[in-house]
Amino acid sequence: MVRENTLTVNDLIYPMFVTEGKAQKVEITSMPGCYRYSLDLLLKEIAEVFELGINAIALFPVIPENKKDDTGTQSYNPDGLIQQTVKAIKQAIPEIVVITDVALDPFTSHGHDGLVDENGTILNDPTVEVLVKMALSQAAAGADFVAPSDMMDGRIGAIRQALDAEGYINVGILAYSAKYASAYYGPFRDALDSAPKFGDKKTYQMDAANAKEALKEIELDIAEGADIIMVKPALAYLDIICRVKSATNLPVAAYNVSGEYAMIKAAAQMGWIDEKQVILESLTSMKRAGADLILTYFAKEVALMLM
Ligand SMILES: NCC(=O)CCC(=O)O
Ligand SMILES: [Mg+2]
Repeated sequence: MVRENTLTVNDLIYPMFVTEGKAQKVEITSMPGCYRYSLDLLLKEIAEVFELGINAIALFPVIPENKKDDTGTQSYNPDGLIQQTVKAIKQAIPEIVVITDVALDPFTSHGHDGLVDENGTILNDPTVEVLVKMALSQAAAGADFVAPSDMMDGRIGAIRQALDAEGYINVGILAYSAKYASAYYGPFRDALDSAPKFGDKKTYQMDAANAKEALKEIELDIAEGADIIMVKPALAYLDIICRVKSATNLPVAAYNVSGEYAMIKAAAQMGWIDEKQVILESLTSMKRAGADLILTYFAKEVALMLM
């Protein structure tokens, strides 16, 4: 009766991986229980999770090496993997909210989220131009929300303007506003084979030591037209979620990232923790910190637990 926060299935967004081909369901080694699905099997899985009450999914594409290039041209191919996948999902289950990732790292041969010059410097503004094309192609395919995860400056405003100009006035923007340069993304990069080939992402993602900078980043994204703002990762950044929540009236999302997932799975496999209780405690802590929405690879398991 006096409990202050309750985790429900409505809070959950399920990140899912799509790969080319047919009849593919390949488990990700460092993320046991998560799979790369080909479209046919992905549609079945989505039907199942929708039935369990999960209302939203976030899609990530696994792009074969031979389709990657220096500038990520496949990212805005109108018939690309993500675009085809979104079309098929919206046709099969129009009610499910489809969120697409806007960033170049799955598509670039170097694994960075942006275009890179000969010295290895990330080129912010030319990258934003590509991100705009990518977001428009996803909106054209039927995405409900585009989710720029690249951390380039000015991309939220540029994408909002382009979406409105092309008539996609009802497509929302979930902004990865405070995204830290985190070692907790390791297993995700295994899932997509997208680890950067040189350097790191510290010139565009945030320093783990900074908190005020997160508030500055969300302020900019809100001013540029974000509809939902995100803090990522979640568990090591609960203080940031809390500060961000008190600084805005927009919905706040937290990304319970792959490394957070893998740590719980590994300890549970060793028999060292009570998996179910640790999952529920972790996700509840994110709600307590102020998250309205949680992107989590545990979404399906949690939906089953909460039934
Ligand atoms: N742009 C999406 C991610 O970087 C996900 C990271 C993770 O789950 O580790
Ligand atoms: Mg920013």
